[in-house]
Amino acid sequence: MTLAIDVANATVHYGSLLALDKASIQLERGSVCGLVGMNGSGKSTLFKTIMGLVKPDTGSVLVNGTNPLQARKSGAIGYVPQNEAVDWDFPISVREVVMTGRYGHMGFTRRPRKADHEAVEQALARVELTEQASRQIGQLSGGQKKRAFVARCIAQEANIMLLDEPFAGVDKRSEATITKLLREVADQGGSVLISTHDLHALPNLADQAILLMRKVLMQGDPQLVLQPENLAMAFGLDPMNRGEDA
Ligand SMILES: Nc1ncnc2c1ncn2[C@@H]1O[C@H](COP(=O)(O)OP(=O)(O)OP(=O)(O)O)[C@@H](O)[C@H]1O
Repeated sequence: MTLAIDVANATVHYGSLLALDKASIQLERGSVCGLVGMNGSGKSTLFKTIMGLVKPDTGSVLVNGTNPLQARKSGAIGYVPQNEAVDWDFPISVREVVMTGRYGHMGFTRRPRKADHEAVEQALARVELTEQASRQIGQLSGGQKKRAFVARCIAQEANIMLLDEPFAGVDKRSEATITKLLREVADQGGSVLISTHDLHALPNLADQAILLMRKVLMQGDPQLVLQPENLAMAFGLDPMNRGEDA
């Protein structure tokens, strides 16, 4: 069966800075994969490469068996950005944010039809944001904001979801709602790649984990990948113990 994501030996430079070094990852359909690495290890660059926003100098990237730009234009890739990448002052409601996920379904007019409105309301309900739907996006809490962007992916009917730090600054309820939804997406055949510093959450959430430090150091079962000696290799310390040591 075609892989959801197949990155082979991708190298990316920003000027003279090496951000990805012959990185290879494979993501199967129906699975959740956690992407773990320290700040600056290339996680966002890997996402951008998969979305076709950054073109690798060498290597190849296939998404649903096709090139990333085509996959993104077809609406197959849903993206939940890092907080820093969003203009929270933009005058747009939560419902309108979720509706942007329907653009690919609307054709040139971008005029929502009944099916689009229904998809948006269903997605809002699944992330428990129906009551917040008319509020300006920036007025939501951190966890609610993340849930709004997850709802956008659901409304989009993306079969690949990329989430950049979805648990950063998020309350427990939002984390649980998002985790449950991602599992459902995978159980229905979707594929989820999620970068996170929340290593404790990963074994319950992910089928696979990837350790990234410009290179892919390891990809495999989260229990195995998150062994202290492997984390020490990626972080230079064991981040599982960071809180206890502090
Ligand atoms: N547009 C850019 N121009 C120049 N350098 C960049 C650019 N984007 C990222 N970098 C650099 O590339 C490296 C990888 O950055 P990237 O954002 O992919 O890391 P990351 O793992 O997502 O980090 P974080 O966890 O802090 O978000 C870093 O050294 C970063 O400074």
